[in-house]
Amino acid sequence: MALGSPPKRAYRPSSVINGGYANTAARPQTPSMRRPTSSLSLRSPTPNQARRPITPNSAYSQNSSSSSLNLQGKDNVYTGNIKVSVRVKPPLNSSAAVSTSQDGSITTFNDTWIVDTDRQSISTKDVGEFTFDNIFHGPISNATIFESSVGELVNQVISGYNGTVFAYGMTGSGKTYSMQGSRENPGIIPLSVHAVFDLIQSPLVDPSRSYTVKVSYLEIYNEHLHDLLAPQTPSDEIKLRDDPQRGVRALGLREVTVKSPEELIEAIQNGDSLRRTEGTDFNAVSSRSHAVVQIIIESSSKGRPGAANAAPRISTLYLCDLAGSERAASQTERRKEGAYINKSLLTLGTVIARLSVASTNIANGGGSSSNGHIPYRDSKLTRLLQPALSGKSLVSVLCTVDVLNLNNSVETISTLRFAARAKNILVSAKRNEEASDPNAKLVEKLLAQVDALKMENMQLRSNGAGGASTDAMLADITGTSEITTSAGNSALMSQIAQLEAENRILNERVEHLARLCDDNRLEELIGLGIDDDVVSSPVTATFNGTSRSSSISSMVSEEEHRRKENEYRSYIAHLEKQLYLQEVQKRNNVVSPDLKLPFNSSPAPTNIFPPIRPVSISSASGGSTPGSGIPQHYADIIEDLKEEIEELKESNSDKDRIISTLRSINKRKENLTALSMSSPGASAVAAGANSPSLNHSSAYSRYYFSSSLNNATAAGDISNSQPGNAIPMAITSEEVKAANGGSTAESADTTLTDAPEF
Ligand SMILES: Nc1ncnc2c1ncn2[C@@H]1O[C@H](COP(=O)(O)OP(=O)(O)OP(=O)(O)O)[C@@H](O)[C@H]1O
Repeated sequence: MALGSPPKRAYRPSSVINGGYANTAARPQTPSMRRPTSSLSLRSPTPNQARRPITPNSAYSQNSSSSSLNLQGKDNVYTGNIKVSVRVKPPLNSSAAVSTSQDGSITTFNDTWIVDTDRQSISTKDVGEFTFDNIFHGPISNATIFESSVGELVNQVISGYNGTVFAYGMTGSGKTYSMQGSRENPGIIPLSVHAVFDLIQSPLVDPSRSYTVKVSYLEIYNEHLHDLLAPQTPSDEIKLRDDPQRGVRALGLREVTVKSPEELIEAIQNGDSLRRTEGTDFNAVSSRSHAVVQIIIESSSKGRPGAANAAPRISTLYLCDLAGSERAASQTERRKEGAYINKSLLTLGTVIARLSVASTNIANGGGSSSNGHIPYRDSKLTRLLQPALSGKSLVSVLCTVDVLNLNNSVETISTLRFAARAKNILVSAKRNEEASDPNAKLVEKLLAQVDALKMENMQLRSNGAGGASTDAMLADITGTSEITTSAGNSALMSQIAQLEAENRILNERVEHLARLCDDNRLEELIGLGIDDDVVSSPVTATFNGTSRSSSISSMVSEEEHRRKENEYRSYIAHLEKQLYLQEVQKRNNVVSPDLKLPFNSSPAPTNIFPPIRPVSISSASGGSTPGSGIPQHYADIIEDLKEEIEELKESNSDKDRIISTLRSINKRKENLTALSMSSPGASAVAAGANSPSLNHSSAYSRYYFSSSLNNATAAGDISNSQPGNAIPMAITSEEVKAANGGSTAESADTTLTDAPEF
């Protein structure tokens, strides 16, 4: 049967439950008797199917009818043996040879197999007696079997242990009947589902914990894993991997979170509808795969959702309905399936046998050796059940036998031997604890801090209403308080946000102004290089072709400066001569009747220098400087002249610098002009001088600034520049300062670099 095909499995009406012992009519088991697909096997227990109440956290061994495990030490480790129960299939027809002793404790089947309920054993003359934790036979309900063999295990799964329940037996012996059950006689799976929810919702369970239940459902068919809750998942995407918390985990398997037993059972029913079942020579509806339901219980401490959920405790209940061992079937496909089933069951048997030997050795005080390795990996089934079989899980095995079918004697003995070996296996199951998440403590700490801040905030708010918290708030905002309250935080944060916004606006304005400055400076610098009577220069022409007026363009030309420099020098010389004469007159105590000096050949430039006061002998006759014999009037003139000389000297040195700058710029201008004229593109550039498309802004966009200074070009040496290369135009800070009238402070020299085509 392909995945997704309609389910063929259905369950029996309750009338068959009492077959054999109640002389119920025999029901022939033939392939033609497939049960209708509408009647699925998993049903919730009805109220009258009351189970014995399960006490949360009770010890596994204390409440079970047949104790196998004991809780050891403070580490919460269960030690003991796997719990093994045997269910004998009741006779389904009245002709079956079943006899019961007077007290009802001993039942004999076909005069061969004897079941002793007092001893919990099954025996035959040929192979002897097998004793187990439980032996069930007759019209006994699945609920009774659940209570005796599985209930406490489910209880312990809720308290953190992993648990595994599986049914093992030959085909047609009653595994599915026991595990899935029917509407009227729910099996171990639905009963476990209800027990899980009963327990986690019970007021007796640890009230400090919250629980999340998830389910996954897979089948192993012909040694391939299939997700029965997500059939679209390719088989090869489901991998069995070691998992530190869950032992072996099927990666890629869908896990569905469920909130109620009904949801969980519905999910399993959906999976059942996909499970492979076929009619065989031995069973009308035979399971052709091993099916494993995993109920995952995650529990967390309720106190702190954030912290506790970081590392929940995870325990898993595995409920397995295995395919049955069978003899070779007549159909090829069934034979092939049977071969896979038998092989995996053989591996399971081998694993159990070796574990049994190892456990017996330990029990006898020997080593833990199992005489070799345990072949868990020889089949998917044993690999999946490895954690359970290796003793890390609580395990309950239900072995089903059909002793009335004389053809099955070999399988019955085989099953009982398997069960007996399983019973030998020692268990040392440790309770899972919350995973030690390294962040969990930190999260806990942070949550505590949040709580403290919340409290403080509330206090501040209540104080704030009375006006008493202002100081505390201020202290927080100004950082003087070590304890930052959330109220203080929010005020501080809003203040910071406001400052940041203001800062952003200011930065934007600064950037904008800087751009404008750069723009202007660029224009000025370009103007410096090419202005004054070079309007037709090709370089200038690339900038909209119009003559620009720069600060420098209004300055006097170099020639004019030279002339003025000479004027200043001669004027200074004149003033110095006057001083000299005054000194002579003072020494001779002679006052010239006319102080019009013979050296006054170059009159002072009236537009630049302060007007010289006319000196006349007559106006200077009023007094003299005390002690010097010089009339006061002359002494004043001398002082004025001295000051004037100092001013002129200073002014002259400034003018020297300006002249030097202008010389340097002129030199570069000449070089640049010469280079432009020799460049192949010069004529084209010159031709585009008046192009309206070459406006200033587009030209500006072709420049970028570099803070590095090319010393060679700073000195005006561009002789190495090649046509087609970028031409650096370096302007020193001194030049910039001079160009700006000596007022601009420039901290770094700036290099302008043009795009390569320039
Ligand atoms: N304890 C029981 N009481 C009444 N009927 C039973 C009991 N056990 C099994 N049967 C019946 O026997 C038949 C086979 O049972 P079931 O399908 O459970 O066998 P199985 O072990 O699951 O077989 P397979 O391995 O082929 O799937 C069913 O019709 C079922 O109703």
